[in-house]
Amino acid sequence: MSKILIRGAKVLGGDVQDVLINGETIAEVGTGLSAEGATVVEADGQILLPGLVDLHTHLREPGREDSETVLTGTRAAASGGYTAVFAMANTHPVADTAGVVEQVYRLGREHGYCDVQPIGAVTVGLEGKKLAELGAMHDSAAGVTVFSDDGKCVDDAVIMRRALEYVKAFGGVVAQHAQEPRLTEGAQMNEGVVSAELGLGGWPAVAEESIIARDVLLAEHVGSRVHICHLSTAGSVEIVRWAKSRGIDVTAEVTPHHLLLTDELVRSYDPVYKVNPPLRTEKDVLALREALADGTIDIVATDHAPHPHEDKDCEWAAAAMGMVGLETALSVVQQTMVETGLLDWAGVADRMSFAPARIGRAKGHGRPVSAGEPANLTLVDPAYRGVVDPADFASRSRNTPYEGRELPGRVTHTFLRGRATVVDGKLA
Ligand SMILES: NC(=O)N[C@@H](CC(=O)O)C(=O)O
Repeated sequence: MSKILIRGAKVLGGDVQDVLINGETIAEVGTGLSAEGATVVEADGQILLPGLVDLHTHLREPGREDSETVLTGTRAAASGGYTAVFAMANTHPVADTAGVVEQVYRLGREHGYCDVQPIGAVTVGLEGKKLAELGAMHDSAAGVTVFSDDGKCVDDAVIMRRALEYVKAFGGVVAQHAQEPRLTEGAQMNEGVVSAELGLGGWPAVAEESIIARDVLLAEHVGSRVHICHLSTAGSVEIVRWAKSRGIDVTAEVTPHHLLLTDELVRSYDPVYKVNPPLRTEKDVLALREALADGTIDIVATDHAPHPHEDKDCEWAAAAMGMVGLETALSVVQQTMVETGLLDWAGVADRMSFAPARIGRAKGHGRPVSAGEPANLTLVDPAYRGVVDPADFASRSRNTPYEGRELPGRVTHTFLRGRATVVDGKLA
C-alpha cells in the first residue's frame, strides 16, 4: 500500500500537523511523523481541508457531451478540490429512472477523479406532472438520496407535497429550484433598476421567495426535509431564517457567483453573466454572505452549468443560462468569505464539505481529518494569486464570469481515497 506524508499543513486552518495516508485511509495525524517509506508532500503555509463536496453540479452526460462529460466534469471537480459531486438530473434522457442514475454513478467510479452521486428527478421528464420512480432510484446501485427538477421548479404544490412525503420514508431530501414560472415568463435578468434601464424582462425576487415560503410550510406540514437550491435574494434568506427558527427541516445553498457578482454586470450585455437564478443586487450579495456566515445558508454549491461556446456567444436573449464554477469556487469563497473575515477555514470546511455531505448523505465524504477516516483531502495554498484563464480549465466548457479576474488561492493537491487526483496544481 502506498504511503503519503502531508507535512506541516494547517489542518482546517488551525494547528500545523502532519497527516500520514496509508492506502485509502488516514493512518495518523500528529507532529513530527516519520516519513519512512512515504512520498512526502511539503505543505508549509497550506491549509488542509476535507475533500470538498458539491451538492449541485451539471455534468451533462448523457446527452450533452459537447458541453461536459462525467470524465471532464469530474476532472474539473478534482482540480477545484472536490472529492464528491452530486450530478443534477437535467440530462438527456433525464435522470428519472434507476437505469440512468446507475449509468452516471458507474461512470464516476470508473473514471476515478471524483465520486459522482446522481441526483434523481422529482418528476418524469422534469415535466412537473407525475412523480418519477423515486423509490427505484433510491434502491438502485446509485443509492439516490437527493431529488431535484433543477432547471425547473416543482411548481405544483400537490406534487411537491407528495415528493416530500415519499422521500421521508428513506430519509431523502427534495432540492427545490425555487422559481414561480408565471412570475418569470420571458425573464432575462433580475427585476430592478438595471432591468428597467436595459429594457430586459425582469425576474422578480418574489418569484423565488414565494416558492421558498410555500415549500418550507409544506415541509413543516409533512414533517419532511427540503433543501433550497441557489438562494439569491435577501428576502429568501429571511424566509429560511424564519423557517429554521420554527424548527422546520430546511437547508439552503448559495453559489459562489451570487456571493460576488451583481446585476450591474449585465450592462455589458455579455451572456457569460446570464444565469438562473439571475445575478441580483449588492444588498442581496451582502445578505447572502452574512447568511452563509451565520449558518442560515448551510452550504456553498457551485451550480456548475457548462455550455458550449455556440450557446453562450450570441445575443443576450438567445443565450443559455449558466456558468461553470467547479474550478473557481474555493477561490471565490476565499475572497468573499475568508478575506472579508466572515468565515475562517474551519467554516469553509463546514460549508463546502461537512454540511453538503451531511445533507446529501455522501458516504465517506465530509469526514473529520483524523486517523481511520477515508483519505479524501484537499490542500490549498491561500497565498497564491492568479488571473483566471479559462484555457487552463479541465472542464469542456469555458463559460466563466471570472476570465481575466485575479482570484486568491489555489488547490495544490486533491486526494480521493488516498490517491492523488491533483498534484502541484495539475491533474494527476
Ligand atoms: N443555473 C443555470 O443557469 N442553468 C442550469 C439550470 C438552471 O438552473 O436553469 C443549467 O443546467 O444550465
